[in-house]
Amino acid sequence: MDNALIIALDFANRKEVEKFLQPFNGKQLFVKVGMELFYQEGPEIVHYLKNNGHRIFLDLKLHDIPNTVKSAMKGLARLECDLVNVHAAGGREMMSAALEGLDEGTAAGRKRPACIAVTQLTSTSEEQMNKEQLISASLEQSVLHYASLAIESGLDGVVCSAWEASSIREALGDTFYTVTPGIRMEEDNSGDQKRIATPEFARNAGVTSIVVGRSITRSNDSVKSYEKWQDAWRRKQL
Ligand SMILES: O=C(O)c1cc(=O)[nH]c(=O)n1[C@@H]1O[C@H](COP(=O)(O)O)[C@@H](O)[C@H]1O
Repeated sequence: MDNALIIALDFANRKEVEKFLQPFNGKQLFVKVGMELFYQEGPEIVHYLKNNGHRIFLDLKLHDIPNTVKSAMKGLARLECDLVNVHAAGGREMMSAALEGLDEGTAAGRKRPACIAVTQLTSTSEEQMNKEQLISASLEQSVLHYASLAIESGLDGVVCSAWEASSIREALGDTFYTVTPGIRMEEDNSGDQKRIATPEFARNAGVTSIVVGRSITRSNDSVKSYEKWQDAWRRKQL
């Protein structure tokens, strides 16, 4: 988990995933399977990626009543992914229920997947949050509040932007994961992301892992691009 560069496999189907992975020649990666891919391919895509030795963040962002989330997590635990997530906005009871489900679904002798909570999406700006969610706190306060709820519920970490990661570490310690999407090189297009940061900024902020999607998956030479990103992210760890 620590210091991983997680590639977001935001593809429409398995064929596109295979095409993307083929030039990596069997290299073992940490990949993220999100809604787009999972809703088309289902659990089979997870089995396929696991059989090829990849570590998996199953990003389905569960957000429902506690009982439903618990039962869903019980089933997801059987897929034996490394990392899963929920929305912190679902509340403390829902987050605890998620963990109960994961514990129940994890086979004896196996480690349960780590579970993290999405705080404020990296596509949300403070202004949007104030106006649309009617949260009058600052964005950083809202993220910190959700992170505190997540740690109190027993979760392993949060999804946040790199901008909030150092305050979270300061308040909640360095063993609590901060997984940060919205990572871009200076020259990259921000697209729909609002709270973006460079890999260097993320590293200096003490982020646990970064999630990178389009900058790698949409590049003409994905392997070269992945290596460039690994260099930028890893160099900062020396
Ligand atoms: O949970 C996530 O992974 C997530 C949370 C968040 O706040 N923002 C966010 O962008 N993500 C995911 O991270 C990936 C970012 O992709 P790119 O913007 O293409 O690098 C996407 O797969 C998003 O679904």
